[in-house]
Amino acid sequence: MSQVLGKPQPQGEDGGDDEEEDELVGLAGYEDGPESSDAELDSGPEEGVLDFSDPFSTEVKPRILLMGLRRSGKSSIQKVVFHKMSPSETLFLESTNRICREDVSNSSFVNFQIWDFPGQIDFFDPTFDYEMIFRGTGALIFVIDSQDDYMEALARLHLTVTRAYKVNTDINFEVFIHKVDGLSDDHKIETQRDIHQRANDDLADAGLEKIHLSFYLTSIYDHSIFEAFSKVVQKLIPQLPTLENLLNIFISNSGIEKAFLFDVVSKIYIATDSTPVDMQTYELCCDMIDVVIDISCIYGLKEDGAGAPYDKDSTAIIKLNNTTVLYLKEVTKFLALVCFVREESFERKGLIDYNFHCFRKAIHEVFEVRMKMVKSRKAQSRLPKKTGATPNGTPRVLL
Ligand SMILES: Nc1nc2c(ncn2[C@@H]2O[C@H](COP(=O)(O)OP(=O)(O)OP(=O)(O)O)[C@@H](O)[C@H]2O)c(=O)[nH]1
Repeated sequence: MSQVLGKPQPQGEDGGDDEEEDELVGLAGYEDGPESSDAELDSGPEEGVLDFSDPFSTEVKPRILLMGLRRSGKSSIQKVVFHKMSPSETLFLESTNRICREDVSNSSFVNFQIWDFPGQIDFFDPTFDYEMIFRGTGALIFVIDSQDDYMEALARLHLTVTRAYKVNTDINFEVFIHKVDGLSDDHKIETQRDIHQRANDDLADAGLEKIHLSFYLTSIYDHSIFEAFSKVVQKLIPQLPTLENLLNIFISNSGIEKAFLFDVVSKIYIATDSTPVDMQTYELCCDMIDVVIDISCIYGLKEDGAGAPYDKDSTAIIKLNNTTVLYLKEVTKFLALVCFVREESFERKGLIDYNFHCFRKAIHEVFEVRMKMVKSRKAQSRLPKKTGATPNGTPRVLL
């Protein structure tokens, strides 16, 4: 195994993205969670800052809501996926008693908010403006504890989904059948079938069969939670077809078996080529990222601790004993490409590197287009509204 590790840039959980300071959402009456990265929720929209009433704000940062009954595992999911908390530490998590909002701005693509709702909150309380929340939501993740009696959770899911759909028909409804580590394989399938059937029957009875629910079997004790989150996030990335296309072109011209574009911090894969994803392959890629970052943190930083574990020189090659090579390369500040290559194809490393160079350039162009779009829309939203009279006194409606 050989590792060539790069130098680092400071990279907090919130990514420290430039865009970060421009994103702010106002929600009166609820406090930010302790780990939340930006301004107080109850501060109103500031000048030049995007807010709920700006339709573009959700495009810049699609909102993901994490909902479910008490103790279903919502906070644990958030901590494990975005804060590198080890699953066993979640046993000591205290119950959430207020809405925690977190901005995840690891990359320009994985750029969204997560709202963790305390289990006991009655969000249909008249003082709770759920319409405002659902209006700007991209995905609603409803977590069901599969080790518990799930009848109450199903009733709550139905209520939540129907209310949310009334406000916003574009929300993706994602159901995490969670804590499946405690179930046998047969029991897992049976539970999924039962929950799927009951949830869809409830919707059909209400005449809402057009609402689509996606189901995932998840656990924080394996990679299933990362895989499920990857799929949820991918649905919110408008550039996904472009990224997939670029990956397909890259692997077919380089003799690569499989390639993933990873968000390094969360280990969410934001795109992959069109060949099927095999869980073991995905797990190996996640492990490779951990190894690279951990070794780089231990041995790659300067003596005074300066630098960061991941930068433009970050690259790693791991040769497995089954004639497969894992190849990791930096694509952007926050994204890495991890490829599975056969040993014989890896002999043409020069070709792979050249194609990678072109691929990387294309990804940067995709970013640039997006950034330009974001900037010009922000600039437009800052222009004073053209109402009232023109300088010569003619009402604008007459022009
Ligand atoms: N076995 C198992 N336990 C889990 C899993 N995810 C979370 N838990 C446990 O479930 C318990 C509740 O987790 P929390 O994350 O606090 O649940 P919550 O939904 O945020 O709860 P509230 O804050 O009360 O709404 C903790 O003891 C976790 O360790 C999982 O995938 N498998």
